[in-house]
Amino acid sequence: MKFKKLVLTGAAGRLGSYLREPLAAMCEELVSSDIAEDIGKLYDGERYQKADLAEYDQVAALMEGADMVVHFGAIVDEKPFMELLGPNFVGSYNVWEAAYQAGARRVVYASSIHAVGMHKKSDFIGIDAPHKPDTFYGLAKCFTEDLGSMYWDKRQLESVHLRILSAAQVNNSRALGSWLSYDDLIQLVTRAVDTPSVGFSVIYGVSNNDRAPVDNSKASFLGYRPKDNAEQFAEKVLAEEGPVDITDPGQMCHGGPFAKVDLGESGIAQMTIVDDKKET
Ligand SMILES: NC(=O)c1ccc[n+]([C@@H]2O[C@H](COP(=O)([O-])OP(=O)(O)OC[C@H]3O[C@@H](n4cnc5c(N)ncnc54)[C@H](O)[C@@H]3O)[C@@H](O)[C@H]2O)c1
Ligand SMILES: O=C(O)[C@H]1O[C@@H](O)[C@H](O)[C@@H](O)[C@@H]1O
Repeated sequence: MKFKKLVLTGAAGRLGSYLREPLAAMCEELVSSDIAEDIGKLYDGERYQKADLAEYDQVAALMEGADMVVHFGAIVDEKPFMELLGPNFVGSYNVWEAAYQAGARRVVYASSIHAVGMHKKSDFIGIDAPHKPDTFYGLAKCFTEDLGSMYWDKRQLESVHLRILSAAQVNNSRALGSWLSYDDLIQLVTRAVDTPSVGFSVIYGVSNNDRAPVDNSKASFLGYRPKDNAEQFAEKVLAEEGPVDITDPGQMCHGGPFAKVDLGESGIAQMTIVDDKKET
């Protein structure tokens, strides 16, 4: 199935960069967007348009004739609320409202495990677990999921909320459960786009890890069947990490290090992201 036009936000980002080529292949025109000046060489059928998510007019200018929006643009770490307000909260509103006004039928959104990050890992949470954000960053993901739910109920704009766990190199024991490989990310986004009817849906973005701490069984209709398994890294990671403090919220909760961020000091939770394309 070829769509006429898809829009990708966050196209200059780590995950957006992996999505550009497969999305371009699914449509006649891919409009890739980011706040960055440019994104380098374009794929067949791809066009780049700079836009600040916090500015409605700039977001609306992306949408004319769009079938769907794949919304990956955001500030991707914990920050003071006022720094997240424009890109992550208002930005989501702008995407949904502009998509609706343009007659688009679906938004596929990069949500996060941090929308439910304060749940204990010993609770094998499903897609219907109540929101339990661990940070202002996670709160913006909760806000956007609720926004998507409301636009579906009131305006029949579909959305799929991909609660991605960790799309990064497996270098700690949490990631043995939370890893999402880039190939599985591409399959996840492809299924979210090409499944004919999704209404308002939530699914965890996680690979087929032996230690995956979340349950996607109620999202099986989306047809996402991850292939990669972080267990291949277990021996090395466990040997390097040594014993952990089991009373540490960062160990006990789904949100990992974000679960122990003091909101008063938000901005300190910088996670080390290592791009591991060559190794996975
Ligand atoms: N990488 C992960 O493990 C992970 C996990 C859960 C969720 N996510 C979500 O996936 C998405 C992509 O994450 P990533 O890891 O590729 O991060 P990234 O920082 O590499 O990409 C985010 C992109 O958003 C753009 N952006 C930021 N502010 C903007 C603004 N005001 N207007 C327009 N664009 C703006 C940035 O320029 C950047 O290119 C984010 O929404 C993130 O919250 C990522
Ligand atoms: O929890 C995780 O591993 C990841 O969660 C994502 O939402 C964050 O954007 C990223 O910085 C974290 O590394």
